[in-house]
Amino acid sequence: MYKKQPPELNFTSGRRFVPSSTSGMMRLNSKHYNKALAFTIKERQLLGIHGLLPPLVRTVEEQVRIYYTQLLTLKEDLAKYLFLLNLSEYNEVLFYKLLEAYTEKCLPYVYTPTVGLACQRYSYIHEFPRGLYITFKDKGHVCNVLQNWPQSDVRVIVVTDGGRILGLGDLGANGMGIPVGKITLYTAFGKVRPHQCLPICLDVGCNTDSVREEPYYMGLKRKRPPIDEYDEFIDEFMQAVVKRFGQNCLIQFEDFANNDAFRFLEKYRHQYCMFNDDIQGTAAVGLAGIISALKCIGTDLKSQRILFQGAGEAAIGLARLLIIAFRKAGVKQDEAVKCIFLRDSQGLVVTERSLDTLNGNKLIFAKEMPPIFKLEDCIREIKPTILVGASAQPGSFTKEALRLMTSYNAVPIIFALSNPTAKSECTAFEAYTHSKGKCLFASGSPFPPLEFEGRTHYTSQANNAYIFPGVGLGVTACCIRHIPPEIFLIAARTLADLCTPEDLLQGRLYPPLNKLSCCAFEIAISVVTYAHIKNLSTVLPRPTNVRAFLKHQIYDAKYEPVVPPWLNPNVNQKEKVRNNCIDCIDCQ
Ligand SMILES: NC(=O)c1ccc[n+]([C@@H]2O[C@H](COP(=O)([O-])OP(=O)(O)OC[C@H]3O[C@@H](n4cnc5c(N)ncnc54)[C@H](O)[C@@H]3O)[C@@H](O)[C@H]2O)c1
Ligand SMILES: O=C(O)C[C@H](O)C(=O)O
Ligand SMILES: [Mg+2]
Repeated sequence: MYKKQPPELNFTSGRRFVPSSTSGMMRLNSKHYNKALAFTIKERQLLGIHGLLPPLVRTVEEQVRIYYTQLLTLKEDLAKYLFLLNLSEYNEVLFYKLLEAYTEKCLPYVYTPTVGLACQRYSYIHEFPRGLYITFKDKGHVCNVLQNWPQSDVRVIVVTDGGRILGLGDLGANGMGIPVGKITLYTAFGKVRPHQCLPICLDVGCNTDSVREEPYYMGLKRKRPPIDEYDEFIDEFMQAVVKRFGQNCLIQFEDFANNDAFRFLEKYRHQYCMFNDDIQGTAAVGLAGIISALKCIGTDLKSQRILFQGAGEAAIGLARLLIIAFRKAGVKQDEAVKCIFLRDSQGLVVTERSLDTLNGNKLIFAKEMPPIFKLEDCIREIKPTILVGASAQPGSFTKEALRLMTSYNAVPIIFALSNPTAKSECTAFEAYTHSKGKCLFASGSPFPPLEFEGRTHYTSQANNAYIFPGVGLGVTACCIRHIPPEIFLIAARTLADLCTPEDLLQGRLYPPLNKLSCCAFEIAISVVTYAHIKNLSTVLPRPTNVRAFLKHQIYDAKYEPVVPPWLNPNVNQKEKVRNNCIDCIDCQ
């Protein structure tokens, strides 16, 4: 309850305070400061916005429930995406609170799979400056464009060139939806502060004619440049990031096309603080799922044969990390390689194939076997214990393929990693039906739990969202300059350890999605601890309590009370006098 608005408010200091509706309006219009109906009456009076809001004061919890109820009334996925995007632009704290409270329900709309649909329509939905577009035309001036970003303390960049957006191909500048989505997760779960995160789209053109020629396409209407010119541009970008944000700024490469992704990872991983999420983040989430699945079955990695459908970024990334995991389990590299089979669009990766279909990444996994084309024939020949799909070929885990996996294994392990849902190698329904409910199944995009023969199956979402927020938090917290591959092994093990016996009993290979923040935090702790042991951390002195050290750094989405400047200990006395105590945001 409140009293009549006084003409002026007197505080204990006795200083006369003139409410300023300008700064109050600034707060109402600023996503960083807006509390909407959660401004108390006193705050509204202080800010000169009393009367601009209905008289009711709501708690943030009430606001969250109301927004969630509104979200549920929307029918279309894209409408839900836009609703949440608008909320994030209107009231940042409320947006992150909503994600925290209803993670499992909201995640599919701010991230995969809806983000794929959003990218396909991005020309129609782009409204706010959510990140930076740096185009090929900016070559020679990339640093100037970075200067235009209003925040200087950027610690995490997610960058794409739109070359391979999920399994949807080259979407050019429309790919911006992906770094925007990933950055949302960085703050929501990695708890990296919003102003320290920056999504970037490098628009160098688009080779998909239908996208480029679409009348409303917002990107450069040109094809991608030749590789040498392109590489010069990326070199300039990397240098400009360091110049603008320092060498501790983490650069996450996301959804680049295959060759570019591998080339840049090789080129920059020893030079910059960077990683490739599709290769390395996916590897970690894949390995964590495999570790959990083997725990469920009560067996170990040494006795596994893994067949990949797809031999690209995700598959090669996981295959390489598996080799490290095999080595740690005491299996020599050449023995480990024998347990890993790749099948790409040309069939099984075998030495007999012509060299131009086998690049260096695939070559080490090439088997001395006669060529086999069909996936089902590969399964018959290899009798894999684990089948991993990362090919963006929907339906490629056929009834026959799943039936064969079940005939060779009491509990087949089936991962359909491809995104979005429509690109999944099989659906959860197909996996459980064709394996007679026996398989352990995980998929890149979410599938709702389903009943099969009286049992509820919870599909685990094998998505790198479980990995990158924690790796990023850990890396940036202790300022690791170069990220060694072992970091992803550690992230995988930490994630697998977070899967409780109850999760495993339910067939979940990862903790439930509402534990994403906890997963990120524990992964970050492991990363920082590893960095200290290996002398990778450049933060000195080393904190004795890593948990407390990280807790201190993370973002806590909560409304700050509006404090009159003269009561705010953070505002320097002279400043207050100079500003005549006007309640400007800068003063507070
Ligand atoms: N779940 C996750 O966290 C995650 C992470 C990264 C990528 N992905 C998904 O995995 C998929 C692949 O991504 P990528 O980065 O590896 O792409 P990529 O382009 O690097 O690799 C695709 C691979 O699929 C192969 N392929 C194409 N047609 C095939 C066919 N008919 N049979 C067998 N193989 C075939 C290609 O030869 C290539 O090796 C995408 O849908 C992507 O969204 C998921
Ligand atoms: O974006 C995702 O959902 C996961 C992954 O990075 C992908 O490219 O599919
Ligand atoms: Mg990706």
